[in-house]
Amino acid sequence: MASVPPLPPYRPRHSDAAALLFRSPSFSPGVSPASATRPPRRFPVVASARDMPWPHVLTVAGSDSGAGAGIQADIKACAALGAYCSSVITAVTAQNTVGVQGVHAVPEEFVGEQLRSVLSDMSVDVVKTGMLPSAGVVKVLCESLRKFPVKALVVDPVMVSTSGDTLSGPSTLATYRDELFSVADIVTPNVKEASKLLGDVSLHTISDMRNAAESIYKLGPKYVLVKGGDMPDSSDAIDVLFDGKEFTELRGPRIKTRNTHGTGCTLASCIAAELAKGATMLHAVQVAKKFVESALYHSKDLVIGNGPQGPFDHLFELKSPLYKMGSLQKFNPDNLFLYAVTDSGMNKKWDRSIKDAVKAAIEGGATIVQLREKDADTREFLEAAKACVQICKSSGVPLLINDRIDVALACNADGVHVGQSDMPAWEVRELLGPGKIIGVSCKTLDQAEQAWKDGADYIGCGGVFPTTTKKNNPTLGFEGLRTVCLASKLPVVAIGGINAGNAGSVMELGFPNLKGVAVVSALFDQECVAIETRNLRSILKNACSRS
Ligand SMILES: Cc1ncc(COP(=O)(O)OP(=O)(O)O)c(N)n1
Ligand SMILES: Cc1ncsc1CCOP(=O)(O)O
Ligand SMILES: [Mg+2]
Repeated sequence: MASVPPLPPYRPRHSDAAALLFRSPSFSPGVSPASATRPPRRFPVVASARDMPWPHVLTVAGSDSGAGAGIQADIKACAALGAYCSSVITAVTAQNTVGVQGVHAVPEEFVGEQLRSVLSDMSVDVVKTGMLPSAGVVKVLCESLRKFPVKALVVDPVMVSTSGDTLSGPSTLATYRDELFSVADIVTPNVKEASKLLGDVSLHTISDMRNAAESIYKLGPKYVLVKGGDMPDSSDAIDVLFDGKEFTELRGPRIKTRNTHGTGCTLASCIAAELAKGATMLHAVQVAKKFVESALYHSKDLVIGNGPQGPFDHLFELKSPLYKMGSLQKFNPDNLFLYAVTDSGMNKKWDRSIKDAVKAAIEGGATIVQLREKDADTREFLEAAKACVQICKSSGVPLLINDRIDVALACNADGVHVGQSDMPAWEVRELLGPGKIIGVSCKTLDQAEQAWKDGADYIGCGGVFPTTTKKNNPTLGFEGLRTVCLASKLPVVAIGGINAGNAGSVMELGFPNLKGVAVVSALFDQECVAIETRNLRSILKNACSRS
């Protein structure tokens, strides 16, 4: 028995779906008049994009109106794993979480036409099959594959739906075995399908699964994966992979959930996606299993439909813990008016938690908060950040994280603030997606121009006055601030040494784009944060009414 090292659970990039949207040329973040005229982001130019290995899976399967399985699951699974997925529809099913109410097969010739359209034009790496409703469709597919060979063929022998409904009749079975298996790289039956393929043999144990894998292997595929997810009496979900010589047992925890509809389609599509990306078969199967396991775990409490078999969330975006609710704060430049920036050293000095510091700043009227916790342990920082996200959301005050994109993603903050030595803003945008706020520190007009091109939402400019809070930070004075404000296409917040004594003079400058002041020590290196914040807010308001 080969031993398989475990993979970590699959975790998608937080905003993959949003990032895809952002890449679309027609999409414009449209958060401010400035962003509406922003030029499209320039991605690195690829010498020969046609030669790039854009991984491409073609799924040949049935449509599931409930979108938990079939074509819909295949496309979602491939998208989640970063492979393009085209689709040839073999049948349209009327289906929901209760079962299959109807099947409308697509005429065989038209299946052939769809295959021709895709295979003759697009560089398909891997074909994955799902519901093939008739022997004729299997034959049409085999003919197409002879004409347009692909790198790999993944056959999920869908015959019965999870609800027990028949999706492919007995006559198809023979054609499957005789024509399709011999050209397949892998066949992925569950125990029920394996049993059907082998003439209704009964399969109860791992040893039965191995025997079944061996028998199906003799029908021609290079690999057989017999999936044990349906096997009762085991706390683990065990699958058996056979390559003709060696058996490999893949073991994962059995996730207790009603939302298992589409696991077979998803697993096979994930294998196809990984093969299209160039993985070995063992690695592809491992990733696929881990993906399904993680998606099931993530979606275990999801409630879609009233029937016994629910779908799951392939993109890990639907169901969110409470602290994630109500995200996507639209950026409003007026939020920069009184920008409170926390400091771990000051919180310690005054024996306050980050949470209490943020609560007090909001109570005093801060309009945006940044957690700038340079010395906090990551875990402690994240826990505090999650608590602050809740506090800020309930007050309608955006919460940004300084420097730490990972923490911002994990706590689903409203955005981040980065400086010239931190991650470039365009990379941050790629990771965070279009809905998050990104601020960039800029001291020069070139930096301000770059921040705009990179897709930032605002600029932090300073130090306006000398400060001891940030070491070795050059003082720009009003002149430096003016240069950046005049050049900037983004709203600007002034920072550095600003306090109750000088904040009014900054606001009275009336520079274009200058929307407010960002303050650390004048709020947090004080005995009462709420009182200092309230006082500063009224100073700023008075200054604005004067200018
Ligand atoms: C609003 C605002 N402006 C500027 C800064 C400074 O950011 P950076 O230059 O990255 O320096 P650090 O804060 O990371 O030390 C800021 N934090 N906030
Ligand atoms: C983070 C930062 N960036 C430029 S100056 C500064 C520190 C501002 O702190 P303070 O308000 O205490 O002067
Ligand atoms: Mg920084």
